[in-house]
Amino acid sequence: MIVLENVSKVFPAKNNEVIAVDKANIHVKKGEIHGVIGYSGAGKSTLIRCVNLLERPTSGKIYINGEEITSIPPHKLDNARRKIGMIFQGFNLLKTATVYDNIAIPLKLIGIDKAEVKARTEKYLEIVGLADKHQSYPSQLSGGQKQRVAIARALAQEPEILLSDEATSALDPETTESILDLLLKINEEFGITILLITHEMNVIQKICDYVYVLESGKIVEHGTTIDLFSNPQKPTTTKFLGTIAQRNLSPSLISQLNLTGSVQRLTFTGDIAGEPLLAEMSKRFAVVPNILAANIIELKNGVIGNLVVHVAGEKEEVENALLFIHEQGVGTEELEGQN
Ligand SMILES: Nc1ncnc2c1ncn2[C@@H]1O[C@H](COP(=O)(O)OP(=O)(O)OP(=O)(O)O)[C@@H](O)[C@H]1O
Repeated sequence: MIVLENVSKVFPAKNNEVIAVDKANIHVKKGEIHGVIGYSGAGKSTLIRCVNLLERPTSGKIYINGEEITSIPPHKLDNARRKIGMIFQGFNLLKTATVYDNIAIPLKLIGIDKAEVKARTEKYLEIVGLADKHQSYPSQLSGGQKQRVAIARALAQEPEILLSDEATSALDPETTESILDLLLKINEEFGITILLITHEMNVIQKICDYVYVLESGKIVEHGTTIDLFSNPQKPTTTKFLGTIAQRNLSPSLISQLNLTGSVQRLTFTGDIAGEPLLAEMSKRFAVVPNILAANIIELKNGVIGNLVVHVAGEKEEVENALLFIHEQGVGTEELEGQN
């Protein structure tokens, strides 16, 4: 549905060129929601702007519904672009136009007849919950309401794909939740495929099926949201995970505890329950597990439980106990203390 094949974008600069996106590969199936997460300057905006060719990639190919749009000449792009809606962090509304006109004007500009413009504008304002705001101006709306207008404007073009460029970054946590709920609703009701960029792990957690971690223009890790949350491979991913759940004990405490065993983060997915397994482990092996921290992370497609456990005992017993628990489908990760 959305396919990026080895997409790179290089900006010329005075001394050195800037490789903003470096051979990115992305594949979003119809109806899925994928998210790209990265720190400031990682290349997220450039990447998403490449998808609808607001930025022309320097190399690589982009396919939308099987059509390679990177080979379409600029003057013939309008049709392809109409399949792709976009929402932005700054909403990009016309300040001097009413809410109604913000949605109606772009429709008129692409030649949609008057009756259809009215029908669509009313329909999508209703869907985003702003049926009573037709005659308001953007300055009279809250940030969340402005983003709802922007979403209605994008939907009114009846796109198959929605691109979201940090759509919730300017919003408070509660409003963010409500906008994410709205994106989930339109994804489910209209089957719209969504690709979003964000620097907020809670956005990924709540609505994404699949996630890409972007660092210095490169996708350094990608996977289903459950896989990435339960078994992160790269330090950047772990750091982002740290923003939603307290994952870190102090290195000095870990070093101290490691003298008498091992400090482990155990990750439980699906139906595996923590405590009975720990009890079983201590029955089978000469170890004493002690829970230091615990949390539950709810994802769009499942729940993950994390336990930070000190497994006290002789080295060999601890190793066998961890092997046993790993064989039961529990993720194990040794926490590092001070060197
Ligand atoms: N038009 C441009 N000309 C030159 N360099 C650019 C241009 N646009 C972006 N860059 C550079 O490309 C790199 C990636 O920028 P980009 O804005 O895509 O990152 P980002 O992850 O979206 O960051 P932020 O979250 O801060 O917006 C940065 O080094 C930036 O300076």
